[in-house]
Amino acid sequence: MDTHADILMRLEKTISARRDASPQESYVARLNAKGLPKIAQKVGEEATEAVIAALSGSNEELVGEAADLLFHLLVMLDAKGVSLDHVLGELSAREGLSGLDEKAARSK
Ligand SMILES: N=c1c2ncn([C@@H]3O[C@H](COP(=O)(O)OP(=O)(O)OP(=O)(O)O)[C@@H](O)[C@H]3O)c2ncn1[C@@H]1O[C@H](COP(=O)(O)O)[C@@H](O)[C@H]1O
Repeated sequence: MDTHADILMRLEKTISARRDASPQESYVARLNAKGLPKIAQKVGEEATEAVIAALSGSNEELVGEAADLLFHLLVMLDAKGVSLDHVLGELSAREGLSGLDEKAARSK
């Protein structure tokens, strides 16, 4: 059965399929046409808006901003050729590591 978690994988496929669509018809294509710096800028803006919502907005606003952030993050990963599976694999590899272990692993 489809769960909400599956939407990220589906959205990744949609974003990849829309990358080279007509910029008139597709927001994903329009962002890609503007280039990686614009995509990265949008991720930064959406992250800031999510932080502002967390600190001074309602949880409903935070949900909207978090969705914008995840969507734009997926557009940036796609533009760099990094798969969501690769990122999820990194998170999976960290399972069971405590924060302290993670810090020690990174300083090696
Ligand atoms: N999830 C989203 C999604 N979330 C947000 N947005 C768009 O992101 C934009 C963000 O709005 P902003 O005001 O921040 O940005 P803007 O003013 O349009 O752009 P700038 O002036 O900042 O350049 C809006 O145009 C939203 O419509 C999205 N656009 C598309 N998707 C998904 O991507 C799929 C493909 O979309 P298209 O590429 O448009 O076909 C869709 O079916 C959706 O599933």
